[in-house]
Amino acid sequence: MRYDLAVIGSGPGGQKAAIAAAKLGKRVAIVERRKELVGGVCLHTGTIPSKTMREAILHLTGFRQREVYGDQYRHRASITMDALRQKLEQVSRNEWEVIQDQFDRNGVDTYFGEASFLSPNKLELDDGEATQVVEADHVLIATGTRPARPDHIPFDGRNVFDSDEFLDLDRIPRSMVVVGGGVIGIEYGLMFATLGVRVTVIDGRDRLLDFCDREIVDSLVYHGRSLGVAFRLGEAVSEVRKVREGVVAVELESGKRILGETVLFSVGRQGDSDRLKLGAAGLDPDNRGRLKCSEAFQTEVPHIYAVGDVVGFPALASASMEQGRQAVCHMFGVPCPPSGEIPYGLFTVPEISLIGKTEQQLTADHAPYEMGIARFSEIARGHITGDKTGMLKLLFHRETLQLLGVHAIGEAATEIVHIGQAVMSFGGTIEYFRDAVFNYPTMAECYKVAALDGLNKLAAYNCESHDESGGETGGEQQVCVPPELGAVDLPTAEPVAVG
Ligand SMILES: Cc1cc2nc3c(=O)[nH]c(=O)nc-3n(C[C@H](O)[C@H](O)[C@H](O)COP(=O)(O)OP(=O)(O)OC[C@H]3O[C@@H](n4cnc5c(N)ncnc54)[C@H](O)[C@@H]3O)c2cc1C
Ligand SMILES: NC(=O)c1ccc[n+]([C@@H]2O[C@H](COP(=O)([O-])OP(=O)(O)OC[C@H]3O[C@@H](n4cnc5c(N)ncnc54)[C@H](O)[C@@H]3O)[C@@H](O)[C@H]2O)c1
Repeated sequence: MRYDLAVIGSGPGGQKAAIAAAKLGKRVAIVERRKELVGGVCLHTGTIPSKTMREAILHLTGFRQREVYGDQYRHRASITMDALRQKLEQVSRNEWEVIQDQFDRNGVDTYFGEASFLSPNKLELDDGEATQVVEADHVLIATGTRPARPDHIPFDGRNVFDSDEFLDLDRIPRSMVVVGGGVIGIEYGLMFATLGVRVTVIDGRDRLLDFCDREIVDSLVYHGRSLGVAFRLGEAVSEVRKVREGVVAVELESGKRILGETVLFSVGRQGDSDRLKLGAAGLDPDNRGRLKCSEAFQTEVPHIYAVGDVVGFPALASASMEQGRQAVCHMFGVPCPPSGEIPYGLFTVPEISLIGKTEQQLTADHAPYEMGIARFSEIARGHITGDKTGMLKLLFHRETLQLLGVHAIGEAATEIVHIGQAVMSFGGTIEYFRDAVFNYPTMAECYKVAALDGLNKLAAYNCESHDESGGETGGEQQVCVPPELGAVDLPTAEPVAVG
């Protein structure tokens, strides 16, 4: 029962940490509350079920091909929660088996029970019937979060739900009020609007998703409205109460009352750390249950590390996995370079994704930037997949042409962002996209179209600047080329392609 590393929590952060340590030849134990919870919030109530449900909704409603095939898809009224959950159970079961198998193959010992600290190196595991003690030289806390549930909200799992309970809805409601327009609220709100549910989103802030590019969020809100979603922003909720069976009233401080059959209350999450008896380990979480740690995920107690949602931002499954691996490298003295910029993928309808700077940030920094845009309406693959409204926007430095930000909305946005991520992480410029040949017809073509658009804007800008500074240009056929691009033959027809 003595290990090199004991991991608490089997979500993405804990899993990857345990496997990484086992690969280094360490003796590793991982603790989860109950066997069926292996995989964590990510597998049972968070990422995987919500994304599987989204896929089921898009498939059953024919959302992607709605303009081409119209009513050939199932009428929305005939779709049931059971139909949506069918795939979810298959996917969860499969993932659960894969994780279990990985632990077994790598010799990671799994324990079940509630873990708490007896001392900085000693954990007590309580499965409700018996307790046992595990000792370890290093401990990694990856206990994640649970939904914030204010006392005055009458959660009942029938009409008023937190985001963990929401998947257990017994039927698709006719109307739904989402309190909290963060990532969870917007993802579920738009999913259910796609099913024809009348959705109202309430948020205390004036703008939604303020870490995203404003133009992309505006476009998302436009899509939401076209699905019938009402947005009530800058509104504080004073009370949520059941009027009668199947009708809930959300009272706003402004005096408005919004009625719905179902309320999803998703105003953030708090660290799942209160049962760990952290005091016995010499640790003290903040008032939202989160642990402070260094860039290497080391807490104030050097042999105890913390990763994943319990350390707060960015609270993503993707980042949690990498944090787990990085923590283990640091713990056992293995060099590990930092992972660089993190992409965000929001599985809204339509999906959005981003990496790097937004226009707002670049403007605040007074950075000289230009943008190039590709609209899916001009991309063959967009028409084939049925998305003519999405777009990809590239932000780049005016002088160095270095790629600074990638923002996408629409089909495959969460996939294509990684092309930009690779170029950005190698310090590349948008000339790469101008010169590269991509498979055709694919969404990757957006990069080339956006890069050419951006470079053309730059050429036009430089032209006008030359004009202002003494009329160096002027003939009808004259085309300005930024010096970085060198001399190239340009077609005279629009759009002007550079290179
Ligand atoms: C609805 C929803 C959708 C999401 N969608 C996405 C997405 O699309 N993409 C994305 O990247 N992220 C998404 N996330 C976030 C993602 O799920 C989390 O970032 C991720 O699960 C965090 O992983 P973790 O390692 O911190 O552990 P978690 O997945 O939070 O798991 C922690 C585990 O620790 C266990 N545990 C806690 N305390 C103890 C204890 N004392 N003893 C034993 N075990 C304990 C818990 O039972 C749990 O199983 C979503 C989250 C939610 C809620
Ligand atoms: N695709 C993804 O990557 C994905 C998907 C879902 C969740 N997640 C993760 O889960 C985390 C939690 O998501 P979340 O949506 O619960 O939290 P959040 O912190 O992202 O959003 C909470 C929202 O609720 C609003 N709010 C807070 N109190 C309010 C009140 N009383 N009335 C009205 N509005 C109020 C806030 O202004 C905020 O917009 C996210 O930070 C994210 O990292 C990621």
